Amino acid sequence: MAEEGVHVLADQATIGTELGALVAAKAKEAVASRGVFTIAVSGGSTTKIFCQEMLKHADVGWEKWRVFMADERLVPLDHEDCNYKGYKEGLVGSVPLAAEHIYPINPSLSVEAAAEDYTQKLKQVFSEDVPVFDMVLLGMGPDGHTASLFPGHKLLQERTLLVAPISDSPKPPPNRVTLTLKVLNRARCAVFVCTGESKAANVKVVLEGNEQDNPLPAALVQPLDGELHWYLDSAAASQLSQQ
Ligand SMILES: O=C1O[C@H](COP(=O)(O)O)[C@@H](O)[C@H](O)[C@H]1O
Repeated sequence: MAEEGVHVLADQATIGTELGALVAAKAKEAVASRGVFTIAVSGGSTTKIFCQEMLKHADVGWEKWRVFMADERLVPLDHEDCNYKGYKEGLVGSVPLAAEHIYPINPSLSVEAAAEDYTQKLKQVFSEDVPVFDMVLLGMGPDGHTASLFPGHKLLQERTLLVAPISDSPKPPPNRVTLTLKVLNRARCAVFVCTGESKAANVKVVLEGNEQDNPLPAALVQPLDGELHWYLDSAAASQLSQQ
């Protein structure tokens, strides 16, 4: 299994292979020691890389997986922008992961009520006051956002909520729910997957900027007692001083 840190790989296919090996190892370890593997997953480019790769892994205890969305857009569950849809269609029926073990938000609620409802869904699965995910799988937008935590947004200061509503997302759609940093930073393992030249400038800011003053949401994901991995392709890593 890869040591924590920054992994610069040639391309998306190689990232898929390495990511799949890490996820498989963490899932087997979690199922063996705690009987369940809990993962929060992201939308955007991460979905396809993850789903395509995980189809190759049969023996990862799929029946014991519990899959939550790290963030979700408040759109119908069959909408192209729905993160849940990507995982349901990408995995269910192809691996032995039950549809009811992927947890969608309820898009028929207001964004505030959907966040509260999703908090209750977390509480049905986790016994801790603050859920400890075995893994949070994250992407980073070109602006440095991760999940639905955006640069300069007040949610970066949220200290109480586990799941927060956002109704002014600068990236459409505006209404979303997101796990907060309080949850992301309790994970046993946080994994970023970042590809493409458009991310290169902020990859450098996050990974080589001043830790104390770093304003970007992705830089604020620093698990208190867990591993942090960054998987980058050569384009996303192209502005790093050391590759
Ligand atoms: O809006 C979102 O964007 C981020 C980054 O997406 P990417 O396509 O640039 O990888 C994603 O991680 C997040 O889950 C999603 O809701």
